[in-house]
Amino acid sequence: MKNYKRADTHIWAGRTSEDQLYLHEKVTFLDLENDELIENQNTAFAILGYACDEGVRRNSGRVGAALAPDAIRKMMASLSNHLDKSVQIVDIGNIICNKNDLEYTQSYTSNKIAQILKYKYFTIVLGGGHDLAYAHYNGIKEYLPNSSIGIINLDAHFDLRKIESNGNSGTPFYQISKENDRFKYLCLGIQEESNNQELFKTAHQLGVKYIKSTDFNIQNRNYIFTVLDNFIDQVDNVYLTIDMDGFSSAFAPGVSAPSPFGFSIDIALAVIEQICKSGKLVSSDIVELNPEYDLDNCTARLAARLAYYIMKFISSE
Ligand SMILES: N=CN[C@@H](CCC(=O)O)C(=O)O
Ligand SMILES: [Mn+2]
Ligand SMILES: [Mn+2]
Repeated sequence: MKNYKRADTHIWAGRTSEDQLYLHEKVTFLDLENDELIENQNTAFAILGYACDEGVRRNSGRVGAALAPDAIRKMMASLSNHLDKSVQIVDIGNIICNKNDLEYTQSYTSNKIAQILKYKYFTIVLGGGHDLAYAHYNGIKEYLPNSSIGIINLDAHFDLRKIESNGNSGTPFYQISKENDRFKYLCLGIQEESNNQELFKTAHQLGVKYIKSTDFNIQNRNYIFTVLDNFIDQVDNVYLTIDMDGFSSAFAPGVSAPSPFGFSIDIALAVIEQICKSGKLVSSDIVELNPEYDLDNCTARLAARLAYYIMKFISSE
């Protein structure tokens, strides 16, 4: 069975216009296994789905995140398009996890991400569980073997659980730390009550920088930007990963582990803009949306808008 499914063009539907007024009218399609990728001259975004919740299942979470990539695309389709005419958006389809083989799915994902980055696309990967981060980081590393890659994670959780027999959605950054001498990790929105004392100890031992959700708000903008800018200054490139469960469950109920005390959209968007405008961001993802628990698609709508604003901020950098 294949690990790849080309994009479903019918998902990208909505009002039509003569002048690409809506995002779905701007999207083109590429089959990662049959079509040739062409190196881009202008800004181009590749949308890749990671339709996998095996890591969530292994981490005793509520499965359903495998349905998220298409749920996010559906909500992106009807958004108004204010991107420059020269900007391209290519939907590259979904990666699928067969027979619970998370390890193979992750290595396949890393290869595909490296391939996409080599053709100068800015990749936005739609998860899937946060086990995507292990694959995504390795894909960036394959593309940029000699660069120091800083990871910025907007999340309620460190995801630094120690790996026992195999990885899951709670272990990706621990796995990365074990396999890389230079581990640079900034975690924004950490919730004390959702990370046990051992996880805080691991974070300290690994030199992880973090801001707790109680401090991650717009009133603290100056402090947050100082931490963020210092972190970005110390690395060559940035990988941004956004876990939807970091948002307050008032904004993002559709996740495996909801966060009543999560952060708000205003600070998340301000931080995302700052990261995009740093000129160091190479690739990004949005993970852990679970459409099974969503309410009127509000978490999917939020994820879709985050993807839109990443494209907007990067292309107007
Ligand atoms: N992806 C990470 N997940 C969290 C799950 C927390 C929970 O289920 O309450 C973690 O492992 O810490
Ligand atoms: Mn996470
Ligand atoms: Mn999380």
